[in-house]
Amino acid sequence: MIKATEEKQEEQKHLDHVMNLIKTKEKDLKKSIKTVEGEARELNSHFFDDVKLDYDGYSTSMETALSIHQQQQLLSEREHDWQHSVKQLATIERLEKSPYFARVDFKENDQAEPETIYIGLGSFADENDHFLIYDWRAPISSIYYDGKLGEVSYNSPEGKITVDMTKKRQFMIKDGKIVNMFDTNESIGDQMLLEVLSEKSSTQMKSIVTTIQQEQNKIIRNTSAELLFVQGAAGSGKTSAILQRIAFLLYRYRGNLTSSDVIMFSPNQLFNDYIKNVLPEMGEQNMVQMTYWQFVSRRLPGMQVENLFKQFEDQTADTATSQFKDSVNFFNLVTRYAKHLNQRGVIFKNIYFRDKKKPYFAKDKIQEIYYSFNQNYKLANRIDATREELIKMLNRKIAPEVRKSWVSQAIESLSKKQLNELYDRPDQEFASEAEEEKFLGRKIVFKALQPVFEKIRHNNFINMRAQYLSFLRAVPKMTDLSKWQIDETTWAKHVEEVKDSFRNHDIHMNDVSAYLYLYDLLTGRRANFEMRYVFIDEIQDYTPFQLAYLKYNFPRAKFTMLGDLNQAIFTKDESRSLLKQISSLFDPKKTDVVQLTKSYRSTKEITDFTKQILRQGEKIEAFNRQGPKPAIWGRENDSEAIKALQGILQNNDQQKFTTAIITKDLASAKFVHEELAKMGQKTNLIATANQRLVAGDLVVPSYLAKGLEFDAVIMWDASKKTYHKLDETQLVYTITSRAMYKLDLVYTGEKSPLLPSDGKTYDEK
Ligand SMILES: Nc1ncnc2c1ncn2[C@@H]1O[C@H](COP(=O)(O)OP(=O)(O)OP(=O)(O)O)[C@@H](O)[C@H]1O
Repeated sequence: MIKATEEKQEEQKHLDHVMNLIKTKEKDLKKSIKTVEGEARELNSHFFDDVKLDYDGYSTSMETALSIHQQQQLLSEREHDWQHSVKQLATIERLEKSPYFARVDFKENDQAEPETIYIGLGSFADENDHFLIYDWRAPISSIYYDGKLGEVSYNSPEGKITVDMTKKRQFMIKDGKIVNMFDTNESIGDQMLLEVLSEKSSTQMKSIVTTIQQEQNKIIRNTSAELLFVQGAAGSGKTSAILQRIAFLLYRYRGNLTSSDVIMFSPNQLFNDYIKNVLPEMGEQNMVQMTYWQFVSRRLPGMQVENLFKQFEDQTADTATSQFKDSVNFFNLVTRYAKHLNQRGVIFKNIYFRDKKKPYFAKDKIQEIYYSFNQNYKLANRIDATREELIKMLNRKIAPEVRKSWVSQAIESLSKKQLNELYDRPDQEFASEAEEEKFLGRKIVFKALQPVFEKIRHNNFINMRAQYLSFLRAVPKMTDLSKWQIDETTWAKHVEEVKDSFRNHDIHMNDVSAYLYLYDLLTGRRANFEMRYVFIDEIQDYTPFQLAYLKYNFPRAKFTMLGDLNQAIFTKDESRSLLKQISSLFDPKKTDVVQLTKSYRSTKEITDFTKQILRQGEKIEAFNRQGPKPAIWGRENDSEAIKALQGILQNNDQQKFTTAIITKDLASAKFVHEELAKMGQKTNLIATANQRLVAGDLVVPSYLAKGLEFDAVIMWDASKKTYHKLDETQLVYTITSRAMYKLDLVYTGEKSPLLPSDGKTYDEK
């Protein structure tokens, strides 16, 4: 005990020493930032004094130019210094709150004296460049996360290095004082993790750098895989691992990689809101974030792409057809179909101008041009050449158009102001009236033709909808549909349905990617070669087709995909073949698969309960944190159920828990929200993915609760009536696994057979 106190005092002394240095550094930095700002202001204000401007001539003299250049260079040097200092200050300020969280001692070989390093959120060195704190992402820091005492290895830029780790110590520091410290032999001691996990949540996700687990560390520091696939149980830290991985990559490749080279596809907007603080907390900027829906629909402004709400509420589609259209095989069919378009089959549209009956450019003519180029032309060149030719033809049409009567009529009806706007200069002079009319006529025609130019530039002479339908019609000739249990009549009927929805400007999620892919192939739209890393969270809700399309869009990127096949709420059982299909897209030698089986989100009681929902015996280990057993409340009717709900809510509020009431769909979310309001119980209804996550109790439909977590969850209407189909198992699992500490389930009538039978019951019937 005495030893422990002494050690703590020693550590406190070291901490005081580091804190002092940090404070001094902070002062210095603030001072130097002020000085630089002052100098820049000074430079700016004297800018024109020092620069000898030569007002006599029109052109700037050589001397003036040089002088401006020098001045600018000084300014930009100052700016560089300033930026550097500001960045350093931000790190220092972060370190000041808690300089480090761990210490490791290690020996590089038998003879050497052990070295001691401290690990924190950023690096910090004294003026002799002696590192007092190592960034958690530095190569050596890896041993803290990775191994037990004894021999451990880490990857450094020079290769693998093995050391003998002799001590691993964790600290909890608050306001410059060591609150707690423990020595451990485990990767990251459970004690520390327990302390961290017991802290109350907020509506925002936090970084986990102090307690990253060994398996998670593998995901975070993987730099070799082209595809890193992570399968992990609910709450196993997949999302956390991605975010720390991004921070790691930005550090590891700093100077070469910025946050704009990283894109993350997330399940919905709410989720983006939920995670937005994590990277800034680690001193990094957020990456580009998007939902798949945003990714596709921003390219189709004239169409409504089926959104999450519709997708969830209307799951009537024929499953055989969906399975086929969602597959990589279907993706390959689009590719094959496009190849064949090089010989024939592209469908064109007339282009009109003024006369809505007689085309300005007839589709037959466009087709003739398109196929007039020789066999060596690829689709992309063919369309470029066609566009060029059409623009040329359009330019030739200007002069004859000017002579038409509508133009002279237009000139006559111009007001003085409109006329002035057409002249190049207000006092513009012309040799004759005819000259002036010709000048104005050209201007008017040119302006009127702009929409035609635009149509050509945007490839609007291709009838994309008809083209896609023609592809669908060709499908039975290209593949044997019976292998997919689809007969030709069903397929033909399906094509008609797609046609009808196009007429209403609607496009389904399982058409949109194929539609865009075909468009890309046809028009040679360039893929994004700059993106370096693509992260996809909740992979189980993507179809193989969508993933193939993302791969096509980001050909140079490394992919990290994370998901839990047990939480597939859109693709349901289809997700089981997902992994197989994805792996066909990547080189198996460059694919790494990591499994996370331990769940950190929920108490042992909740994890043990939720894992029984899954029937296929998935490996999920509960983390040993205690809490109340899930409670199931059966009630006679809705009004009794709402009363029970209010009781639970009030109880949760007393314990200061944030509660989410999760319903199956939006209609029941609205119902619960209103009924509670009638009883004076205030909740926030989350109805769309674009809403902000606010503090307080929430009512959320299941499909918007993806990826989120709450202190307490109440599953509304856990009845047989609402959840009985076997393929709804994943949905029930997703809902119940959002709870961190307390889980209640309320139902009327019969309890859903998908739920396990244990849990406290409060049936009152
Ligand atoms: N190593 C860790 N140390 C501390 N907390 C952790 C750790 N790993 C995960 N957690 C916590 O566990 C919770 C669940 O993590 P996260 O949301 O990343 O899991 P997930 O696998 O993405 O879950 P889901 O698939 O259910 O959405 C979060 O509160 C996270 O902070």
